[in-house]
Amino acid sequence: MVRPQTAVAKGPSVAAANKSKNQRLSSAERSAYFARREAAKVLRSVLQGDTRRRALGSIKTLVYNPSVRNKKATFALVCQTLKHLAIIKDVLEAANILNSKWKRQLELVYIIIYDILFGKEISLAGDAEKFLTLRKEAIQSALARLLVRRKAKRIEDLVALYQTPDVSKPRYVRVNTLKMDVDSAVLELRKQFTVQKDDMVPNLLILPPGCDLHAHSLVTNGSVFLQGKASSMVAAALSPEPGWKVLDACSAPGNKTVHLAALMKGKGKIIACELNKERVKRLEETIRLSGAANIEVLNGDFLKLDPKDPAYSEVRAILLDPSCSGSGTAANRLDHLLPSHAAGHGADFNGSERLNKLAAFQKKALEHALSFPAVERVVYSTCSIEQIENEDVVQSLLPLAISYGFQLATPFPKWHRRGLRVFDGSEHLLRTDVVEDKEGFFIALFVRKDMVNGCKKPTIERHTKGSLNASKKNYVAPILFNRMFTMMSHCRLRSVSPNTKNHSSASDSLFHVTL
Ligand SMILES: C[S@@+](CC[C@H](N)C(=O)[O-])C[C@H]1O[C@@H](n2cnc3c(N)ncnc32)[C@H](O)[C@@H]1O
Repeated sequence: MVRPQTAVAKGPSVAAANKSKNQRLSSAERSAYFARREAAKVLRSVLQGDTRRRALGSIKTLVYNPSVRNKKATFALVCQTLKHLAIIKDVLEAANILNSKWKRQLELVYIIIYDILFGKEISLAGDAEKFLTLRKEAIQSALARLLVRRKAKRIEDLVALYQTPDVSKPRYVRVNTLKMDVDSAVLELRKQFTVQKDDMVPNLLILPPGCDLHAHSLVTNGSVFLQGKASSMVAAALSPEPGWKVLDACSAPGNKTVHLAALMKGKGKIIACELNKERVKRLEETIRLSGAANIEVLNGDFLKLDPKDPAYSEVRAILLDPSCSGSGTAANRLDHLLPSHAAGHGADFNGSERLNKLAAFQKKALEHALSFPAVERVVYSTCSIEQIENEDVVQSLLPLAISYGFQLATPFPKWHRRGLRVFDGSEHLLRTDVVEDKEGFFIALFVRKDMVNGCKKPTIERHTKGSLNASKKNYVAPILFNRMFTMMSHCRLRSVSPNTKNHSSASDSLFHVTL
């Protein structure tokens, strides 16, 4: 514990040294005091979101909010407190020390008790710290009784009873080619880490698990983005060409938006649509950091954009990454630390009512994306492992998509994990596995080409938005159309096959169209 130095007669240099030591210690105390309060605030949001099964943001998102000053200490405190939360709650109950005042500030109490029992010896700075430190004996003896009751010899054994899954996975870094080329990024990062280039996703680097890069200058100046492999596959699967007009339908916090900008080499235009005003701020921050100058932010509802409006009628590619259950990245977001997970209520979070609502929105959004008149490519992605949000959404929209002249293309043909075999064509879909690949993502790519090897495709009547039933009634037309298209496009098919060396553009190597 930090204690003030007793004043004893000393020479001037010793006194000066002590004075500066006291100042250093008090500034460390001050920063610990604030870190505990920042951590308590984050913990409150996390726990409230968990109780309502409606998270405001992941732990990481909340901690990396610009308002949190001491991010590293706050993140560590929140994660460690969550990891020990069940024990802390049992100890608190047994010690029975809280009055109504402190019961209203439970998150701060949890954080301080974590520090008292498992963390650093804390100073008396702060009312809550003072209150709990004075009751330290009661707290420690409650822990001792808990150890006996749970037949645990050591604290670590007790913690092991609340074991958490292994979430170690490589740290992926996407190089922002608007600011830096890949080889320079590799050279720079190799000064500190082992770095490999990913063999499938361009501009993606693999670093060892656990590398903390949040404060690295390449991250803070936007030269690289901390983006997972599956997430980096989405914009790459869409592969918009430089100069195109592209719409990112549900865009915040903007990782995929700025990836699109890099793929388009800053040429053309990206409209980044986002409904949530608060999240628009994060989106704007990501765009600023990326240095992209061709992104227009639109705070609005994607479903309400009129595809015939001249502002959107020339959009050629749409990235649709709508709100989803997030079940594929729960470990990433540290959801396994949350009480609902520990209590085995994880399934509630993705209860059927919530999933049905999400799937209904996802279908509407995909239907809307497919209705833009000039759109040639639509990528649909989720970070969910649920069939209802993935294959089922694609399957239900496939007749309409085909009637508009779209085909399901195969993004990253070399990737081995494809869609669940629930309909013909699901082998074109891409999945990543939550255990094997450490996060569960889903990608579907719809491609429409009006010109195939110089031949104009036969025009078919376009169905108006919302006429899904009509499209099913006229289903014979798309089938006929597809046969004609297949006959005409076999050359194209060969030219974009993954085995062909002679790709017409870099983007072709990332997906091929199968009819
Ligand atoms: C999964 S997140 C997108 C993540 C983003 N693509 C990225 O990679 O950074 C989905 C976003 O869609 C937004 N959203 C939900 N409904 C929307 C709507 N109707 N129109 C526009 N945005 C919407 C949510 O607020 C959320 O920010």
